[in-house]
Amino acid sequence: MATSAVAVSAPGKVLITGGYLVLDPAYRGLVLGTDARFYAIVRAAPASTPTSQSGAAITVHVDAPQFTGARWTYALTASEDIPWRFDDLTAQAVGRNPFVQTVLRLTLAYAARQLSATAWRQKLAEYAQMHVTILGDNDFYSQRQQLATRGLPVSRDALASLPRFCATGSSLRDVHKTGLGSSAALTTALVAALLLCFDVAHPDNPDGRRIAHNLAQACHCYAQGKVGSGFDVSSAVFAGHAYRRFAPAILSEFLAASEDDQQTLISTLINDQDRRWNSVVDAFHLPPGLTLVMADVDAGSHTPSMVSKVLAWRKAHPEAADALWKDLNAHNEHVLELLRALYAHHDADSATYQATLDACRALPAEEWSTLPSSNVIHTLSEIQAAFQNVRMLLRRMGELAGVPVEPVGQTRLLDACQAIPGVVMAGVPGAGGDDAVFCILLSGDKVEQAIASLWSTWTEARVTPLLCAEAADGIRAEDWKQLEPSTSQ
Ligand SMILES: Nc1ncnc2c1ncn2[C@@H]1O[C@H](COP(=O)(O)OP(=O)(O)OP(=O)(O)O)[C@@H](O)[C@H]1O
Ligand SMILES: C[C@@](O)(CCOP(=O)(O)O)CC(=O)O
Repeated sequence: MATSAVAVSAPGKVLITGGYLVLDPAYRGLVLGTDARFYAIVRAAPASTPTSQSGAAITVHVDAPQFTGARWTYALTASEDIPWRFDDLTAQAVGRNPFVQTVLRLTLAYAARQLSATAWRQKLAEYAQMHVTILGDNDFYSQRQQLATRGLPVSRDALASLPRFCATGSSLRDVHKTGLGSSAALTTALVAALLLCFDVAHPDNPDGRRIAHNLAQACHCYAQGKVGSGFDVSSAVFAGHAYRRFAPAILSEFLAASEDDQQTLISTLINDQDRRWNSVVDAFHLPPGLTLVMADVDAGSHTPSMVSKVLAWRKAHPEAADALWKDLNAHNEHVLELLRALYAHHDADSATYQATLDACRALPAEEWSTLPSSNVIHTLSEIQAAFQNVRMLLRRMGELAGVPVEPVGQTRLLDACQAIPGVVMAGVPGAGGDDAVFCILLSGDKVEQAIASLWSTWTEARVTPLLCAEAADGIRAEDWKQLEPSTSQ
């Protein structure tokens, strides 16, 4: 029986501007956090329980109950000396989960280094048997099959009727993901939950978040075998922000080291005092009266190959790419600046602000400039124009690099969304392709219904709405008892 438990959750992400550019520290990406979250629950039991595995200082049982064949067992065999043995006892039977395994191996090594020998021995006794449960909100995975199995239509109401943490009926390998960043949210939630149960860092304070961020970035990069921009892990920690990446050099030595040596290097890397973790996080969430809606487009693109093609083109055509990157960045930054200006208009006179949004809600964005002129109208019109330029330049990037960043089918869908009264902008998130679309609209049932109706009648592709909204909460401790009924299956 478990003697204690903790739970930590982390949000999903939507990259609104800065796809590809954010890989370069010269440019920023604008990412929003979602209220779709990943939860990691860690329960502990002392070694004297009957299930204790002989010879192991800590045995960790991990369960992802939404999937078939998603149970892994790990054993840490030497308790105090570094390097330890850390074995995946289920690698043969069920296959590896590189993200979960890396997080356990590195977070335990980090915790051991941070605690005194006595405190670590106490924790080892307390946590000799660890039971980890990983849960992702339904939006992280396509629920199309679940709706079909239950004879339900593809609609928000039907999606909302599904049980929380709905079983996917699939293995993790075969599941259709929606692009909200499952691996980053899972990695971050699990890192933070382990740090919390070992009393090394708390997710609700700034220092705890900094440590969780650094460790989750290191784990995520190692598990995925490459250093991406890191915006997905950063938003799993901090939710929405304008993100400038860290210099990848900080991870070079660590990623090239053997797993044994990584256990020795981990503390210095995570606690780095030289400010080599130099990513910049400038908090952002949508201004009052604006709402994010998203849909999964059931065609699917392979992001890593799109990224490598775009980067290869950039390398082969440095001058043209540089000009395009600079131009696109100027429009990306303009979108951010204008969104921030809406806050200022709201703060200056919230009644006029709301009244203007009400007027705009009745017209397509292209016609807003026909309304009596005001600061708010001007800013809203400029946002839609700046974002049209972002889309145009992303399409150009795609044409030049031979990559469908905004494929023609998506262009038709986005143009149809943009033509709906009250829609401020409509685009492809992140790397683009055929995976998903997002819209930012003037909040209101009528606008949301018009979008839902367009998506449900779109015949060129299967467009499935997601239920998630934008949310400002990054990692946070949860009451594990609230999650308990979902985990007892
Ligand atoms: N519920 C879960 N439990 C355990 N591991 C999970 C879970 N969800 C995802 N993972 C891990 O994350 C991996 C998927 O990571 P990958 O980098 O391929 O996708 P992603 O880019 O995060 O996808 P998306 O952004 O579409 O969510 C899975 O193979 C698995 O190792
Ligand atoms: C293309 C890129 O800039 C964004 C990929 O974003 P997404 O995973 O498609 O949301 C890659 C990255 O930043 O790691």
